[in-house]
Amino acid sequence: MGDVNRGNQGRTSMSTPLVDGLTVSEAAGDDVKKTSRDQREALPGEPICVVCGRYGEYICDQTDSDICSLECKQTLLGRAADTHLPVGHPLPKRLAATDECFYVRDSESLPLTSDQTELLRRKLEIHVKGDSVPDPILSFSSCDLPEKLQHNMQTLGYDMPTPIQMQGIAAALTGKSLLASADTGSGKTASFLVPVVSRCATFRHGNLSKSKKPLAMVLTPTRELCIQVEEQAKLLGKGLPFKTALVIGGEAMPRQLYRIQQGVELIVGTPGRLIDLLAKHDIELDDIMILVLDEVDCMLQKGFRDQVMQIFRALSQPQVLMYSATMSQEVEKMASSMAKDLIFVSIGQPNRPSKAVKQLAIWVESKQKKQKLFDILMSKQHFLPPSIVYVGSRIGADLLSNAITVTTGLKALSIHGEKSMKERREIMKSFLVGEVPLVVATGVLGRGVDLLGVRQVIVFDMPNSIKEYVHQIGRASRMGEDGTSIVFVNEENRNLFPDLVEVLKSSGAVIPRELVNSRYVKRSFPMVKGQRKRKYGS
Ligand SMILES: Nc1ncnc2c1ncn2[C@@H]1O[C@H](COP(=O)(O)OP(=O)(O)OP(=O)(O)O)[C@@H](O)[C@H]1O
Repeated sequence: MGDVNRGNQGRTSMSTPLVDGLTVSEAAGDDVKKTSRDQREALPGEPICVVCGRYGEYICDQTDSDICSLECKQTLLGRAADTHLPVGHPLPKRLAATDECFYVRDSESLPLTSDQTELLRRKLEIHVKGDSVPDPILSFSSCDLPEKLQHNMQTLGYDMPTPIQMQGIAAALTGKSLLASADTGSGKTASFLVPVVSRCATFRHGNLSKSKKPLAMVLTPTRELCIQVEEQAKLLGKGLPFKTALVIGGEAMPRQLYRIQQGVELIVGTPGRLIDLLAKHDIELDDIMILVLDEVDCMLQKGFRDQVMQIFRALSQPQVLMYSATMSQEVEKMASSMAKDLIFVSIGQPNRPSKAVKQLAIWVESKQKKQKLFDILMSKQHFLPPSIVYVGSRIGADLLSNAITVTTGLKALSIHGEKSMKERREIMKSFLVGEVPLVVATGVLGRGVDLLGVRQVIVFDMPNSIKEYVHQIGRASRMGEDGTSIVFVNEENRNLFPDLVEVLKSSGAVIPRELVNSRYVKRSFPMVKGQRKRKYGS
């Protein structure tokens, strides 16, 4: 079955080599559950079979997933073979052809002259700051990555690096710390995971010590994002000495601890649960050489900052890789205090929404918002499923999803932090496989989550900051594919008017008349000759 069998009375490690794909104990029929029906239900806190949900007594060594029986292992491997990808993973995508002129295959690649580097950076809007910033890489094969990692990237359809990967991977592989910003959906995750997998696998290969203490840690603000990052890390690290542990709330801690104790290279987690785990159990972090803060502006904000700093202080001066689509001067300052000799990378203009998302802002009074939403959802022309509707509260998400189903007949589900992790996973699954065309979500799905296939975002309740808005509408486009967003605005959002107008203007979107005329928006329209200056606010 796999390397590890979890007996009822403690766990036994089975390191016996595989015989025709089965371990020796399996081949001997040694008590291994044959079908899902032979397996019992999982007790609270126990691992769950990824195929049928029963007790996940075994770990499948090919996919590193929990499974209950031989039958489910076959199902799991069958699914993976169909797509050459693990279950549930979306099919690989290719870069838009227009980007290709910037990339060269390895055989053609020669070191760039400084003029060429400058030209390339200018064309791709790669901005860098810092000492000895390396040149961007032009292909994944040019930077000495382990062969298996390169193969895994190819399987995922990563033929060529995106601009953030070109510069981010080159910088991270030098071992220096990095603060990087790039559009939503532009490949930031692989930009930090590729160096993480590469450095960890290389370290394990070259290090004969038996110690299997974690080598890298990725912190993100939400459970959904952690799940996704861990999944991607597994795909990139397949076949390499690279195991992962997911440390998030809402899932049993013993299982998370067990994985770490078995020996992992990477821990992916939310700060709260990680601190909880570290406080209760003796986990040695002295080998951690890379700390990643994904969505760094959120991670260094009040609320997360203290927890993140507590974890950071427990580590021994790791390389710190910090990424987000949005930045602020305060974040830059804090990041500089965490790491010496920091490299700054930004692609395009920071804090701007992805150009691939066509924005529409509609002025709607609060009382009319529901009706307006129903009108959109019932219009073939305007409703472009699968869609996400963002609201400001958990209760709002529940009420609105029910109201949508009752009024429009569309199947809509809500997703928010009060739902159990199991429910959240199931809802995400039915959304991603197309069973549910619409999800009403709070901020838990606002940042980082790669919702492939989603082409429409409706911001029903404007979030508290323009940055969150940029992240939310970013779910409508991945890797530059076209998407649309609709935002409802009214006087209640007046504190965001100036920023919203800026963002809409910079994207060439139409600004609603009410917003243009609002006294909360500073006018910067040129005065017509002879026109008297209006008093600001009148
Ligand atoms: N080089 C590449 N070639 C093709 N596809 C890629 C490449 N790099 C990443 N992708 C795919 O692009 C999609 C978006 O990437 P990712 O989720 O990393 O974006 P992001 O920049 O982190 O976005 P966000 O700011 O929303 O978190 C993913 O589906 C990912 O698998």
